[in-house]
Amino acid sequence: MSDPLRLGIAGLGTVGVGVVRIIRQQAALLEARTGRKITISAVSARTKGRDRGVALDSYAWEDDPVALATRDDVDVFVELMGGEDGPAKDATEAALKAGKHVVTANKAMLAIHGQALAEQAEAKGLALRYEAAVAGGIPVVKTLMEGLAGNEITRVMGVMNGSCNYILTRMENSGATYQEIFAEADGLGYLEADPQLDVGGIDAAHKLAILSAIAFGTRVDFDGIQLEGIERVSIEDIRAAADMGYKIKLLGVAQKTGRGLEQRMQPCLVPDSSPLAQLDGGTNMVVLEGDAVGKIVLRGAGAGEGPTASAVMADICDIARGLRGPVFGQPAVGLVNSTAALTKLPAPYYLRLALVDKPGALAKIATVLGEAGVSIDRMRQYGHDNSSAPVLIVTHKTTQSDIETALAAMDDTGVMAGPPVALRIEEV
Ligand SMILES: NC(=O)C1=CN([C@@H]2O[C@H](COP(=O)(O)OP(=O)(O)OC[C@H]3O[C@@H](n4cnc5c(N)ncnc54)[C@H](OP(=O)(O)O)[C@@H]3O)[C@@H](O)[C@H]2O)C=CC1
Ligand SMILES: N[C@@H](CCO)C(=O)O
Repeated sequence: MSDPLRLGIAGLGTVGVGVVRIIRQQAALLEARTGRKITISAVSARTKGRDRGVALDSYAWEDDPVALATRDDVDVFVELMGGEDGPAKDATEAALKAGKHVVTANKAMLAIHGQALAEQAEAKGLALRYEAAVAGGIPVVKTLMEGLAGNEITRVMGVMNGSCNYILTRMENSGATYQEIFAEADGLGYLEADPQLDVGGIDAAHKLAILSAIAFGTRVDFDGIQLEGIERVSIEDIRAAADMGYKIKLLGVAQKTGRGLEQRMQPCLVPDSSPLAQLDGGTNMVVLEGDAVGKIVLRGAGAGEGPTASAVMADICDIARGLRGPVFGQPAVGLVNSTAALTKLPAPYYLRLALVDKPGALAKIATVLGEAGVSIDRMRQYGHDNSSAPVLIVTHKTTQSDIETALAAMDDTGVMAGPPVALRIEEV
């Protein structure tokens, strides 16, 4: 039997406590599966005395995560504090410098500093693992890096922020406004301490940036993601989209276009019949497309104590078994900068317009669309009892720039009774 694998865990919140619980409750199973005991030497959090519902007396305590990360009796530093910089980054760098493997759930840190940390880890032959950082309990990093290693990946797509999916599906089911459901989600503790990370799409974009690096062999490029959150999704759009056969999701897409890498995180319409449309509440879904395998759909809990700790444990078990491997699936020094696609692949668009109710108004809009090269697929005008006529249009595939040209020209027609809404329709 090999020596025990000794952990130092920094962060004893939702995920940290979950990891401690699994290690205590499943000690025999973990030992049987990895051939080693997995033990905790020391832990760290901000407040030492807090009752965390789990016994911590048998572990040494460190106030300073950096001191924890560099202890002689720690083989693996488990970073579960969070935050792009600060103690998480300082302690991770210190751990790698001291020759410790690192397991983290911190997507913000990896999306911004992943390349430098990967180079630091690989230069010393150390593991830096992060299964929990993307889509919580769903083993998507492992699937992409190992299970699909023989494929050229053509597209990565997914709903990767449970809080946003909760808000959008609650709006759909209740008919309540964004503001009302945002307040409800906040009250239930579903949102990050800084809710903008969720509703601004930033958290989901961190996850997409990581998957994109693995899928396309590029350096993590968070800044290259076209990013839009869910704040402007209105209940009117959710209702109108449903009427046209779609659901609205905060969808991340990374794909090769032939002229660069397209990466975007934005509210999109997906057809009612697609697996993504069936996703309710806080669940996550990732769709991976490979040239040999075709399409793989992974679905599961993207957050929460058990699911996230499950993913952290998968990484710890791999390290216990002696598995290392490059951080993003190929040596970090060989990863290239991605070339951002200047134009996105064409797609159908959903337009919701409020028109002044007078003769020729619709004809003017049809002309503007035609002149911009945008072809109408379907159109619906609703009955109305005031002077503004609600019109929905689904276009044939078109480019974003043609849609933007058409929207700009609509302003000059004199028939718009309010600002137009345009959302991309993603074919899944
Ligand atoms: N919660 C989830 O479902 C998921 C979380 N993640 C990621 O996992 C990580 C942890 O998240 P989560 O458990 O929810 O976070 P929590 O806020 O629940 O816990 C954070 C922990 O870190 C400790 N901490 C914060 N700052 C310091 C510091 N300076 N020194 C020592 N300890 C510190 C806190 O101490 P104290 O308790 O004393 O305040 C707390 O125990 C994050 O990177 C998050 O993005 C990823 C996927 C899902
Ligand atoms: N705020 C995140 C937590 C998990 O990363 C979410 O809602 O998905």
